[in-house]
Amino acid sequence: MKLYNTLTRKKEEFVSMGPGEVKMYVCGPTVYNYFHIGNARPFTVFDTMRRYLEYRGYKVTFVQNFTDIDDKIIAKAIEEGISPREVSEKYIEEYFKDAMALGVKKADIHPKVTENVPEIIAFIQRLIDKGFAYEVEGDVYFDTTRFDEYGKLSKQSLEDLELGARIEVKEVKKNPMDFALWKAQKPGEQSWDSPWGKGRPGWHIECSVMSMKYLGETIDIHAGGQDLIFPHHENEIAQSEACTGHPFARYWVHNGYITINDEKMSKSKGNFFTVRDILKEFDGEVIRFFLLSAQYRNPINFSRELMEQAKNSLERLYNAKSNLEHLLEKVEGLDIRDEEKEILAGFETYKLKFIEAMEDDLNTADAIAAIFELVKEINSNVKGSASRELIQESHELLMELAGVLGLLNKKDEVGVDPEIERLIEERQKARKEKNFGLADQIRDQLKEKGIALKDTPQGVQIIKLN
Ligand SMILES: Nc1ncnc2c1ncn2[C@@H]1O[C@H](COP(=O)(O)OP(=O)(O)OP(=O)(O)O)[C@@H](O)[C@H]1O
Ligand SMILES: [Zn+2]
Repeated sequence: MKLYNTLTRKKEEFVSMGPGEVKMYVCGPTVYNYFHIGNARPFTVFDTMRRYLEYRGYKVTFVQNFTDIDDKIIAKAIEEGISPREVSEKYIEEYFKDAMALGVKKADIHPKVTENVPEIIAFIQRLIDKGFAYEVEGDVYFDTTRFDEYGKLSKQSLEDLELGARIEVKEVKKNPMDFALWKAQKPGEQSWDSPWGKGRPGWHIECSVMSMKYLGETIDIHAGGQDLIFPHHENEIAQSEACTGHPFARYWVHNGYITINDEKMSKSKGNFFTVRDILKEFDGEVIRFFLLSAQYRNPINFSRELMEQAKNSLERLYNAKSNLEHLLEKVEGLDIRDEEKEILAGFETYKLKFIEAMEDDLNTADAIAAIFELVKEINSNVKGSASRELIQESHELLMELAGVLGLLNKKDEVGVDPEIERLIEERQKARKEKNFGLADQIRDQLKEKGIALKDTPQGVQIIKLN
């Protein structure tokens, strides 16, 4: 696969360090709020990258942290009169609810900063011992002038960066770009004991420590949103490579922004929509489809219109799936015919197209287009007269490709209209009351509306007929 590496500013052939295995770290959320659809983009696209690598046969070890020590968490705790721990625990739980709705798989490990403070302290001590960090009044700073390659990820020189920065009067650090590894406790703040007195870790150090602890000194892929390139990832590289003398990550990948009126969606600007709120109106898979409808580095302007489009497109895929499942129920034991073998071979070309798109820096937009071409062919070639094998194979292919993108996971249709839902409920009620006459009558009524029902042990399955 080709991946655009921010470190080299080039699309490079991805070669994993260990044969057949990938070690991947994604910077996770700061847990003090519900996440917005901008934050949902890295979670979703890197989940898709993981799924695709797994599809290609790699064993992926996937780590995504929770930042559960942060000024914003502390502020929220004070605001709500609860402890920072209560704030972070709550929003970690809420993260999992929304992530599940989006079809984002759990990471192999979701480490928390609060569970890694001793490791962080040991790491900072190593940096001090090696002369890359210094302590002032209970704070510890990384000395950027000691790391020659500072700026290599964001392609800025330390001199230029320093020109643009100033040391505020009350600051105690030696150089303008030096950043905090450890912050002395301020009155009333949560704190941990350390060799430099009571305090807490700075932000950047957590990812270096947790990535190394769970994945080793050098990993394959380190990912996050493009706003993390500087300073977060630049600083992660400086402190990690200063400490070990080895490259920290081989491929640095960054997603583009979800924007509102061409401005980055962000909590601080207030121009955001939480996934929780969008879920009141759209299914999680529709949100996922929307997020994957562009290649991950391109910006996407969030709008209701695009969400509606995503909903309609996804519905077309679900229709194709239901049609095939409906056919499978009707058609019995016909062997595949020669002319059908050709049709099937034709379908395989769309699988190749799909893979080619995903190989090209995870171009999910083109991959989705390939699925639609496949669906078009399936719709015009797989009918009631088809053999069971052709129907089966078509269904499997559609599910295989959609599955790589984390789509078509639901048993039922997305977005069934309320009138139909009401009829289905009425029919259920009639069946419960053993009023089978009425139940059948409603079934016929639904059929007229293009809906077939299938009673399965898991409940009623809704199938849209064409
Ligand atoms: N508008 C956006 N589009 C795409 N990715 C984003 C956007 N905003 C934040 N991200 C990414 O979301 C992930 C989660 O980050 P985090 O929870 O720290 O949010 P954040 O950066 O504080 O959000 P905000 O910028 O809204 O304050 C990071 O990888 C970040 O780069
Ligand atoms: Zn990070």
